[in-house]
Amino acid sequence: MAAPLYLSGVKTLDMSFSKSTCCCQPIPRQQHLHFAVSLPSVIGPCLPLNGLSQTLALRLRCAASKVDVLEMNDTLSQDSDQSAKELTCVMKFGGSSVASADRMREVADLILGFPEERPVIVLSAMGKTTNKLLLAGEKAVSCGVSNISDLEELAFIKELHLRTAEELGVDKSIISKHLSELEQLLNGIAMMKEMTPRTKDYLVSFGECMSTRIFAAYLNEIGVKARQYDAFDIGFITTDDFTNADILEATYPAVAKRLHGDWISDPAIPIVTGFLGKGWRTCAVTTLGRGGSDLTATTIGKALGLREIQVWKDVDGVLTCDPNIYPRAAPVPYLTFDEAAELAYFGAQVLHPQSMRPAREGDIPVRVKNSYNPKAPGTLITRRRDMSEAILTSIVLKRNVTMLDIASTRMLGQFGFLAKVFSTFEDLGISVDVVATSEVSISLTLDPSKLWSRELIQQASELDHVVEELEKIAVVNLLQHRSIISLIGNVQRSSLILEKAFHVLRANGVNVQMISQGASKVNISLIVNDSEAEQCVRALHFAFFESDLSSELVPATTTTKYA
Ligand SMILES: Nc1ncnc2c1ncn2[C@@H]1O[C@H](COP(=O)(O)OP(=O)(O)O)[C@@H](O)[C@H]1O
Ligand SMILES: N[C@@H](CC(=O)OP(=O)(O)O)C(=O)O
Repeated sequence: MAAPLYLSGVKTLDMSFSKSTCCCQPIPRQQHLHFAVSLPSVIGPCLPLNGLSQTLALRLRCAASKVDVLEMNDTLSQDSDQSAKELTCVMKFGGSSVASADRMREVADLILGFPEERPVIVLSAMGKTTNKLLLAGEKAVSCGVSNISDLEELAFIKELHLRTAEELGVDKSIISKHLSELEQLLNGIAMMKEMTPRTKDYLVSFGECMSTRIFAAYLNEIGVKARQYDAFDIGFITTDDFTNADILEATYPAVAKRLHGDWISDPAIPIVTGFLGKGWRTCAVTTLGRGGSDLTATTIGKALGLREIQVWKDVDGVLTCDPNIYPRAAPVPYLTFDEAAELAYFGAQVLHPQSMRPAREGDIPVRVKNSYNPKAPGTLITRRRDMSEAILTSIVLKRNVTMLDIASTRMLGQFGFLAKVFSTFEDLGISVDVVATSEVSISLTLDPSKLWSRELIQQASELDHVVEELEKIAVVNLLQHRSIISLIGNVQRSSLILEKAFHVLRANGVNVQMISQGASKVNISLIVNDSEAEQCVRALHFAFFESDLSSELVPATTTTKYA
């Protein structure tokens, strides 16, 4: 019989069954869930209805379209067994948070400092391991097989992981297989003299595979039961776009089934590799783009319907601008999913560009916290927030952007010009970031992340090709080395924001080459030359966050970081 379910993620539900109505009703404490399921579909033919008392209590595990009976009693004891204690949140720790044995110890203490939580842990590779792996791969392409064992990056990675295991008192053998496979893979790259995007993803996966194994072993060593998972083995199913794969819908039920199933049958803190997936056609290891562990965390949050997603970094939350550009950047206490998504998409390294999507879909709050300073309140990202006082929230910079000015060669009043321009981009598979139009001309910027994922030579010929195609209908001016400055905030106050911004820019002698205020209502984008961009961000930050109204240039300064 059909069992209509209106659930996200996996839930354990207590239900009561009345024999007379033959219909399940949620027990009051679960009433917030809309749940309708016909009894026979739950308990199936295995249980004769006749033998039941008037009111039956069931503890059910409900995931996607599947319902299992976990416990069946006339009266269920509240929270009597471990299965009733759901996983509560996901905690993601980035590379800087788990860069050494000491850091891993601190992260373990931090997790254990929340005894009320039953978290899923997502880890990135230790410190700069991903960069080192990529560098080792690039060197392997040209250094020759006989020189692989001398690669300094390989030596560094081996030493870091073995030392960390030793310092934490865990058996080094948990990573020895990975270390020897890594060396074999580098030998293979040296032999082939090439590193394809597929090989690149397999290569970097060693980072997360090793950090999670060491950390899980350490937790077990100190008596905290933990279980390591490779994301590509537990249902993270992605497109086959190596180095920048997208997560497919099938991931949610698969991941929920595996993590929840294991938790119910044998509770142990899940320690999951961030950043990794499995291509649905190739079945090969894929990665979700740099910084992709944030997306792993929000995907797990949505899959399991968790209460909160925490991403632990080396800064006190999302800041008013990149602290590497301006060290006086301050934490932003509250953001909406829309603001955070826009901020991430337009270049704030602190969050992966796609990571807000699952959180928004599952309506699960995301908290950005500092593992070096856990007492700092961090940033809370939710669907809505009080915008009555909000003007500007954060300033984001995306560098090295390509801009195109395209003017139609036809007369005014010609229709179809914009359609032709955009169909050219569609045909070439290039996405556009920021657009401003008039009837006969259009200015736009190209999404650099899509171009960066291609080789440099390929990028150049692709740009030539774009220009060639567009020149069939327009006069085209290709402008490189531009930056997008995104003003994220309350666009209901756009006149105020623009007045202030242009006052500052004019005082700094900067000419804005394009401006766009999109439908998102949280972002105004300004295009300037790369060479002027950082100075603009500092001046804008000073004007919006540190003074009433100042157009003074602020001096360039260096960065203060916790790591
Ligand atoms: N607006 C911003 N707010 C906070 N951090 C930012 C911002 N823009 C850039 N960053 C940089 O992002 C870094 C944190 O992101 P990331 O390195 O990906 O963290 P992790 O590796 O811990 O997940 C910070 O150290 C900071 O230098
Ligand atoms: N290790 C990967 C994935 C990741 O998310 O890392 P981090 O959380 O340290 O940004 C990277 O460096 O891109």
